[in-house]
Amino acid sequence: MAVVPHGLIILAGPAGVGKSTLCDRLVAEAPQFERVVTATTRPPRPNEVNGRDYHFLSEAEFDLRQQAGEFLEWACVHRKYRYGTLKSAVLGRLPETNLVMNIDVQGVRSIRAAAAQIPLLQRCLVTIFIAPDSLDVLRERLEGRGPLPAEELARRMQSAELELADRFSYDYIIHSSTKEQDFRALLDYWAQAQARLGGT
Ligand SMILES: Nc1ncnc2c1ncn2[C@@H]1O[C@H](COP(=O)(O)OP(=O)(O)OP(=O)(O)O)[C@@H](O)[C@H]1O
Repeated sequence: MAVVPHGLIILAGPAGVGKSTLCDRLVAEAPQFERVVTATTRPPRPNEVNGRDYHFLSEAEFDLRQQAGEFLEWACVHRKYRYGTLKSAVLGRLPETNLVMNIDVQGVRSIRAAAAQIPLLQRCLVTIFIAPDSLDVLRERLEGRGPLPAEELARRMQSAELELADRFSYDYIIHSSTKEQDFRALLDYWAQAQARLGGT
């Protein structure tokens, strides 16, 4: 029987659209999926475990690994902490398991650029954009998670419009509906992607 190579699903889309919800459910219900463990200079919270929740790096370690070209992508969030995806966190796990991660559209662009130089990554990459039905629906989901300062909400909504413009560069688009339908769409797209990964 032919062995289908593992895949890396990248879920992207505007803040609040439902990326984490889908990612969490995929990892919980599809045992052959692991979440990519990303790196951060943010200090661990009391319940967080190094290597499970994040690879917690000091500023100096992050610098060194950045200079050594060990990141697929990285970004500084709110000019405070750096977050990034180490090549080893993806390429080291792909021989064992399928991977899923959620990331912003800028991160996807960086990963695509890195994948152009890394044939294994290029072969296994499956990009899925989650698009809200409308900007009003997105606003409702953002507000539904808890109070958000008006300025922050406006900033996220403005970014969302720019991010949505990227959606046609993705392998698949999930037009977000109910949580259940979004998850079904994700599984359908994964089945299609697997056929492609397996070369059938
Ligand atoms: N299909 C859906 N229908 C209705 N509500 C949803 C749906 N998917 C997710 N939600 C809700 O919308 C809110 C935002 O979802 P989630 O945190 O998964 O978004 P996200 O894209 O990961 O956001 P961020 O980029 O900020 O991390 C949550 O309250 C979640 O329960």
